[in-house]
Amino acid sequence: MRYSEEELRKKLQLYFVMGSNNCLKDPEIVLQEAIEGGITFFQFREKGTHAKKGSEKIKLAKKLQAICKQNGIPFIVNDDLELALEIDADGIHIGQEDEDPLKVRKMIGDKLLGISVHNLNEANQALAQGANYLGVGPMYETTTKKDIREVKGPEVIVELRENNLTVPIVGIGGIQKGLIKSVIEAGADGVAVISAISNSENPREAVKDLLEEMK
Ligand SMILES: Cc1ncsc1CCOP(=O)(O)O
Ligand SMILES: C=C1C=NC(C)=NC1=N
Ligand SMILES: [Mg+2]
Repeated sequence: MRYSEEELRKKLQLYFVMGSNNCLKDPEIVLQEAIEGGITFFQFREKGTHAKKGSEKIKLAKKLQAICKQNGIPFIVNDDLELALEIDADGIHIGQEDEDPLKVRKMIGDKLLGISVHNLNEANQALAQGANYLGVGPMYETTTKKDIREVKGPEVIVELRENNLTVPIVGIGGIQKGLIKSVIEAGADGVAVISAISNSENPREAVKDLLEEMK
């Protein structure tokens, strides 16, 4: 793996997840400003209404990947295994209904593999399948993802830690200013955020505000 578990745990502190359709303005500008604000990890998640496809999607992925590379920020691709391999991304993030993780692992070698989980059973399964980190959620109500599972809150993370799962974990779903501490205190290593940053008029300030809560 490209990062030790401890390096990965630190890197996952403020995980920006975004696609062009989550942004108020040019996604390259949004990413640049979010990096200036201090995000530590990035996922390209081009999905849902008005998401780019084909060569448009590849072109945007390469531009955002270059910005991450210039700033030493890990670049992860959501779902799209072919894209992740084609542009040599640092890793891939998949959900419960996506490709079989064992098959994905065979294809990606030592790249990072993140898996979305909703409960202890899915978490244990994801670990058995070689996940390097878990995205646990949804933590709170959100409209960013259309097909979210039941909102269970940070208690799920408490349960994973109580069951001695030490794997790096980010909480995701409806995380805004004021909600960060509840996720970190539940035992997450970081938070994954879409709209609180991408929908902001000032992504840099939005990121700084979120980081402020993690001190
Ligand atoms: C991708 C994903 N997975 C669970 S909730 C969610 C959407 C998170 O978006 P936001 O941070 O805007 O609530
Ligand atoms: C659904 C998701 C859960 N967690 C993370 C980190 N990314 C996702 N796309
Ligand atoms: Mg998915």
